[in-house]
Amino acid sequence: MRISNLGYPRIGENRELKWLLEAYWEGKLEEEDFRKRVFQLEENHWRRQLALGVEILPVGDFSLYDHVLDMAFALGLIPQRFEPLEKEGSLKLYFALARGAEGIRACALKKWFDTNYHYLVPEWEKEPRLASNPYLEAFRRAKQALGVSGKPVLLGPFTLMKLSRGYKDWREALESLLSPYAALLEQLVEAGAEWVQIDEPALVLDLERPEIEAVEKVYNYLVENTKVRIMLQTYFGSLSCYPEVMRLPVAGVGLDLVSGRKHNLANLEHYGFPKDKVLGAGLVNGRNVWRTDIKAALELVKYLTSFVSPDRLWLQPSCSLLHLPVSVAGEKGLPPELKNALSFADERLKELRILKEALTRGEETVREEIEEASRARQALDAMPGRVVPAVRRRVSALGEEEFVRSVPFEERQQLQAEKLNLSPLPTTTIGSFPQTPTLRSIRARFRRGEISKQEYREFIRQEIARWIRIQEEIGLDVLVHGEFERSDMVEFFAAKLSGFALTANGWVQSYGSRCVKPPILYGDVWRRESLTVAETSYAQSLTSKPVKGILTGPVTMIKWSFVREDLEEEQIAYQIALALRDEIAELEKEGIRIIQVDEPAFREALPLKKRERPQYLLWSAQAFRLATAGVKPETQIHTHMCYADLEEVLPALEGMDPDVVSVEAARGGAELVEQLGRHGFRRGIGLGVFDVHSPYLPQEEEMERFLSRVLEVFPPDRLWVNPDCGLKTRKEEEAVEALRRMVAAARRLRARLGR
Ligand SMILES: Nc1nc2c(c(=O)[nH]1)N[C@@H](CNc1ccc(C(=O)N[C@@H](CCC(=O)N[C@@H](CCC(=O)N[C@@H](CCC(=O)O)C(=O)O)C(=O)O)C(=O)O)cc1)CN2
Ligand code: MET
Ligand SMILES: [Zn+2]
Repeated sequence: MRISNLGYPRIGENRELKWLLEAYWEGKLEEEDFRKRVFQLEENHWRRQLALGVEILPVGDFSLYDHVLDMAFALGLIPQRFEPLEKEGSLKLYFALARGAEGIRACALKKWFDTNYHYLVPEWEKEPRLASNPYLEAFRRAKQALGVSGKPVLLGPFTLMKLSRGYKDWREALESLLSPYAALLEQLVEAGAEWVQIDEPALVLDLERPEIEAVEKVYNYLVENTKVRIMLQTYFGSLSCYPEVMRLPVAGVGLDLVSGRKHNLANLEHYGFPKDKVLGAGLVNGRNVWRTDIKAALELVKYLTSFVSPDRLWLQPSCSLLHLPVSVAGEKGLPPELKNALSFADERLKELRILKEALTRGEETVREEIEEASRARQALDAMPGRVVPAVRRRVSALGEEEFVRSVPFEERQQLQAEKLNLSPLPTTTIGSFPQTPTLRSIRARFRRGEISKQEYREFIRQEIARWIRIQEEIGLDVLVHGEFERSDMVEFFAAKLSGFALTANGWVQSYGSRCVKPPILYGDVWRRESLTVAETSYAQSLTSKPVKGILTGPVTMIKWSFVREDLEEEQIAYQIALALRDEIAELEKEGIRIIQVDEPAFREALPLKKRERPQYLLWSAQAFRLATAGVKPETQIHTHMCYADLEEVLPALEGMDPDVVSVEAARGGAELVEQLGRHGFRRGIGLGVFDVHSPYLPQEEEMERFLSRVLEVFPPDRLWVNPDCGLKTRKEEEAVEALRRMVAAARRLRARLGR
């Protein structure tokens, strides 16, 4: 029985990788120095894992930006438009794919399965070939620094193909990967790698017969043509082609026994487990933070040993630990019962060690640890705020009428048009404006108690006032207050709502150097004070243009937090929706005429398995309506979702019954426009005309061209003009200039339309 890890958080306990990346991008760190320091970080992570008892050490899971980009880059999948950068060295080229470069659009960012992590979408313009082997380099670094023979971790060909775009025929694409992958693996074997972990999370999706056959072909080929021992690793759900995968000649199969527990175990019982393979048993949760029920996990492992002999069993996390913060140890401000009930990456590895000790040396050797874990879980259940009877009563008393607006969309549209009197192609933004270093440092000083609440508030008010003037001067039609008071759109609301706790340092990588600090939703949620009224109505008092109120929706609050497991998500969503409903009523009373409820996580929260989707789509749309349906017909409800690939959720979007929807379109929106047209989407729509995640400015003409194409599908009175997403990560000059160009593009189009 051995302890194996699938991947470790790369960002660093104190976000060391973030600081190194940003220093390098700003030219404050030379390439050589940068490389030296990031490899030091990687080495620290290895040492930590070994110290925590990891016996099979992942190498090559560390990445300078993204692990999907790493594989695409290794295979030379570099789009033509980056050619001018090829002479600038591989590091510059690598980051250009991720972030764009002067006049060159970056690769698209997309959500990694159903997580809040973004990967870069590989674009197939060239034939894949083995261009470099970062896994080999990592293997050698680990060998040299620690004398350890690590287990290289790489993204599998099937998943890579599924996540890519730009090939004509998926079968041919997959086939073209065979020989470069074999070459890559062969180099690892030659260097002495005993095992290679090949990640194929796409094997938990619903697969078609030809896809399964293609997977069989791939692994038969790779095993026949290399001497490599493959741990075929799946996660994020149950394997959808269990018997076929078990027949593959790979040396091991890794199963997620947390999120895919029920079906994976049913398959195990039905088909058994092959005698010639190692079972990688994903026992501790890599996606959520609640301490493992060690007793239950022990029972599970004992049960597994009736299918697999203990020497063929690896104890593992359910997926890479990338999605967890590094350690609970540094958290000082949490209620003790809560802190004690948590387990981040390091604590997960400790849990695996306890399991192994109990199984190999007898439970008595770790009796105290096992009891401790049970007590902690019980204390959490007894925590104040875990169950709030008034909240439960309000949810169970809900009637149908609370879920429907008083007047249907077509009639509302008329009323709103009269009341708001906006020009065609109205211009607006998604909510946040740049969070300047000054703002961040003032917030940090406020948090440390160095400046008073009043001073902090005063600064926020000045920012709001300054940006109301900027927006008016630019000529935007619907203004926003700018969200300066929010460190993050989820964390901010979590801080004000009962039922959530915040960590001090629980950072998780979102993309590249950008991180989020997911709140912990441990109790019943309710609103004890207004959330956004002060800032929104202050902004409205400064202008005669409508100011749009901005809130975060129930699905997003849930998806971007670490959520309790003792209550159904549907119930949690209704609790949050009721809090928002009260807030929206108050905003309306204060004269706010447009309210946007952001649901950027709506698409990623869609279950990976089709059979689970209808139920999700039903309750999530219902929660949105519960939050928003109480308003007057003339109050306009917007929602925002910033990720393309919305086709699956388009019908549900109608079910949410919003008046206007804004969605991402800038990094590849043509398909979306076509889909929306095909579905006969009839609400107001704002298609993001520029990419807020790239540091490069779009041209006015480009935006205008894009909009004219959209106008072939949508009439001008339903089309809004806005960026892809919030502008908080941009520099102020960039944001202002981009918005000027956007407004100019809208005006030129209006002129062309004669309006
Ligand atoms: N939760 C969530 N998920 C999301 C998104 C989102 O907005 N929120 N958007 C998408 C992803 N996009 C993202 C866009 C930007 C950032 C982002 O900018 N993150 C910031 C952190 C934001 C934050 O909480 N900032 C804190 C400050 C945290 C901090 O580093 N403070 C310094 C001090 C700063 C100083 O003294 O100047 C420190 O403590 O050391 C604040 O504003 O208060 C970062 O990585 O840099 C993250 C995700 C999808 N998922
Ligand atoms: C990730 S969606 C962001 C929406 C939010 N209102 C903002 O503008 O930042
Ligand atoms: Zn967004």
